[in-house]
Amino acid sequence: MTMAAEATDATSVTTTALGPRRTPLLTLLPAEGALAWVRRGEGLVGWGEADRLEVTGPHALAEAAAWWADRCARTDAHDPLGVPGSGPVVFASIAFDPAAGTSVFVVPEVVVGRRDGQTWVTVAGEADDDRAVVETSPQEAATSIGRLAYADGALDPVTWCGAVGAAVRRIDAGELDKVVLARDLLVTADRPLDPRRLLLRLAERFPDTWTFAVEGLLGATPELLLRRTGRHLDARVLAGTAPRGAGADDDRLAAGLAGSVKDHAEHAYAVTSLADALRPFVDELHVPEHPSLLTLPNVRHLASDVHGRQRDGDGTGLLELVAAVHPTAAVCGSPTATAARLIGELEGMDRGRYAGPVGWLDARGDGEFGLALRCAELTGAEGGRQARLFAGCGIVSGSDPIAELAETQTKLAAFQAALED
Ligand SMILES: C=C(O[C@H]1C=CC=C(C(=O)O)[C@@H]1O)C(=O)O
Repeated sequence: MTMAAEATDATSVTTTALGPRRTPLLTLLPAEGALAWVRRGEGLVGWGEADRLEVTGPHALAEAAAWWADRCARTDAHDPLGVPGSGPVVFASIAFDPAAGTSVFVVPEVVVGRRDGQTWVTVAGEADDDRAVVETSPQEAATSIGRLAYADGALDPVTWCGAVGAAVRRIDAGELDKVVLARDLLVTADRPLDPRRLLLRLAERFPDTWTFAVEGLLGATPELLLRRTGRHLDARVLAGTAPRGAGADDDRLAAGLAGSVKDHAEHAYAVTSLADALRPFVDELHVPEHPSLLTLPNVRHLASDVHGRQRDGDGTGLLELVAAVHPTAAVCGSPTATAARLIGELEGMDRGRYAGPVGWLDARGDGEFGLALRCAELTGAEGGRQARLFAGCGIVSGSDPIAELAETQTKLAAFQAALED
């Protein structure tokens, strides 16, 4: 099923170089309709809506790819920069299960991009781009949201631990090797949640992650599902987690993760699922022999940076590549279909766009998609005061439900800190 805004005739899109600028991209965003993909001060922010597509069904991503190709063909683009992210751009937040959930694609009226220190603005049609150079006043974005009230999401912690225990038994019975189980947490504030305040705090605290916002789903993900730059493909696969500690305890936890057979097994399923899915499209694929440690303020992960080169003559676009690799065993499990069924049986919630691909795509086919993790959906309920937070964990043989619950709490704390500060 597809719901697109009414098709418009040829539209013009103009990119203008702004040169070196220092204004943090996230401070340019308006309160409504914030779109963002920013890491270490570079990336894209956007606002306004020149076009949108909501799509669901077994061919959702192929339909979205055709829609974007058609829109680009009808666009009269002036793009003297010609770098990834300049010219026409669409932001996307794809459902965890695109066949059943709704994926959203938004073409902003204004995009401000920054790459290698150079800033540009891209404007659709006659849209007003004044905002592109006027940063949000700190007071405007920093308004206190008052007290926060938390409530269980679909499952309370005890029931969720029961689900993890059931998953371990199914794994030990030989039904599958790994499943990722997630939980949600509801939070209601005294005053409406301002996405800019949350994004600025996430970006400040987690500079090594990709801070994103699309259609009310905001977060700071450390996991890059797929980036396409010309024929180069990059991914950062994460699976296997340990909390941070203080002083010597932190070193002990890091050494524990580096030496954990369970976490390495959990990681290997995720890397294999991505590599196997990419292989038909590439003539080179570099997968590190051993994962490294990615250290974030709240957790450490086992991480593998995978690099590939798309085969010459292979015309598969980024959205189709995303459809081919998603869901990896970092968010679903192994084997994929069995794990997806078990998630449906045990998790008791609709993931929506949590753990789905999120990012952007340009008219050349370059783009970046992360996995929507360490995130929350601003539900719009309670007059914009409510958010639904998500966190999940890979479950393999030997996983301990209490330790997994603690891991979700540590992961949830990333967004909670941004809310509470
Ligand atoms: C599913 C999540 O994390 C995944 C990514 C990194 C590490 C993970 C883990 O160790 O379980 C998960 O596979 C989440 O943060 O909600």
